[in-house]
Amino acid sequence: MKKMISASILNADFSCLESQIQAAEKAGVDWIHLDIMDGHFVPNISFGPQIAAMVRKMTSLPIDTHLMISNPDQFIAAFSDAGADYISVHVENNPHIHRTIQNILKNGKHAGIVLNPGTPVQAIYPVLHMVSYVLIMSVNPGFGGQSFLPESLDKISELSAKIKAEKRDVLIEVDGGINAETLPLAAKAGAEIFVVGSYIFTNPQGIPHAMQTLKA
Ligand SMILES: O=C(CO)[C@H](O)[C@H](O)COP(=O)(O)O
Ligand SMILES: [Co+2]
Repeated sequence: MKKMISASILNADFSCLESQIQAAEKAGVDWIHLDIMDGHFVPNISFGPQIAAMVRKMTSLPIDTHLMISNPDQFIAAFSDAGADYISVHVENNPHIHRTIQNILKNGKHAGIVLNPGTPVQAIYPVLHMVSYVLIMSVNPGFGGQSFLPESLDKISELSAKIKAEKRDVLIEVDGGINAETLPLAAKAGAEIFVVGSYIFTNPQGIPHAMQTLKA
């Protein structure tokens, strides 16, 4: 399948967000990635459904919403109404992850399950049949601009082998520290969707150059 770039706007310039998103779209990104942080599940606060709804008006690309919040069930309907196409939730803080994924599906959205660097890949196997994608964090969540953790590659390979062995229609997304050097490593391990934030939006050579080097 075609490899895809999901552009995380976390480190974009919010004073001109629309032009940043349009530049990313023009440069060929496939999805827009929204990082939702509550200052509780992760040590940072980002933005909520109101901003997500504004982003929806700025682009026709699919919107990939990564919920890093303590009570995802409380907000799934709001982010669905705000125009998310894909909604992913973490496995770590949720004893009712099966129900939460059902909740995403009931809202008519593609569901994803997310793993932190310290979580074994087996933790998501009981819900693998329910999701369209698995998001493997290659940094500890909460901040953009961190360095890629190479130990995530083994997890990607292991999950990729499991998906192939079971002939499942599940994509592997990787998030954190992806740039022109780390993208090929994650691709070789089996990742198909690459969340890229600061490498695109804070690239000193600009967004088109960043996308050219990622595609190369
Ligand atoms: O989920 C995230 C952080 O928790 C972000 O999606 C991720 O960090 C992307 O930013 P960058 O490419 O700068 O690492
Ligand atoms: Co993210």
